[in-house]
Amino acid sequence: MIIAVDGPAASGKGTVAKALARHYNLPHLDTGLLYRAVAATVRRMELDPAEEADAVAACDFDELTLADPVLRSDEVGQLASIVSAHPLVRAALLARQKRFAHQDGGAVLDGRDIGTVIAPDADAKLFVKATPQIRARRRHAELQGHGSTVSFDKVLADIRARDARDSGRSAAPLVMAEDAALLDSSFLSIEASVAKAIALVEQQRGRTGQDRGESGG
Ligand SMILES: Nc1ncnc2c1ncn2[C@@H]1O[C@H](COP(=O)(O)OP(=O)(O)OP(=O)(O)O)[C@@H](O)[C@H]1O
Ligand SMILES: Nc1ccn([C@@H]2O[C@H](COP(=O)(O)O)[C@@H](O)[C@H]2O)c(=O)n1
Repeated sequence: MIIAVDGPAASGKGTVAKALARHYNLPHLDTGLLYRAVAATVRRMELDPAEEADAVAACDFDELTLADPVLRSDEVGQLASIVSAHPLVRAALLARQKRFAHQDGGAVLDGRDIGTVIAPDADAKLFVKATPQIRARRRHAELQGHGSTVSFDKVLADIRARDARDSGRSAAPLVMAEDAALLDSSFLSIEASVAKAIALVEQQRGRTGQDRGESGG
């Protein structure tokens, strides 16, 4: 079974995706980490994230980069949303994600374009959202927990900037797939969000291709 989980920054999609992977005993890929690895490599090599050729050169990143805690920083998240807008960067990371999604037994992937581009054929698709203020509150608490002194206002401004870039780009913009189920986590605890996600996956996995709007034949 392939489960696609999409949504904006700090909506809780990673939390939900990890819990679904545990529940269904499936491997999980946080696809944002790939774009963050490109961003961190651009920064380390002192390249220009706005230059497509520079960002493409950083797609050949060292696999060890994926485990670097610096990838989790807000600054790298912002840079990731700049490099991810380049069509050639997305193309360079495409096959790896498709392979992961379509491995034997299936997988859970979370990101921005899983249900629309990476696995349009997913058995279940969720779009996780929450208001910008609530997402900023959660992210701010998370960053404080890691010792950051960044202000709430800065976190909120960064989230809004990232939303605008991710939704406004022409290459694979952040958009809810037509056949995805919406999970608004704004007023749900983590436990309630996960329970709701499992219920939505159970509803969807029984659908036939025809129910999902696939033409068949
Ligand atoms: N329903 C919830 N209630 C309260 N806190 C939550 C909820 N869901 C997630 N969180 C917390 O919010 C923060 C962001 O969650 P998470 O990392 O899952 O978001 P994300 O959408 O994957 O973010 P990103 O796009 O930046 O990778 C984490 O600290 C997480 O523990
Ligand atoms: N499928 C994806 C996943 C991520 N991105 C871009 O990477 C940035 C960081 O992602 P996080 O999930 O770790 O926050 C994000 O803002 C997107 O620009 C993407 O384009 N497609």
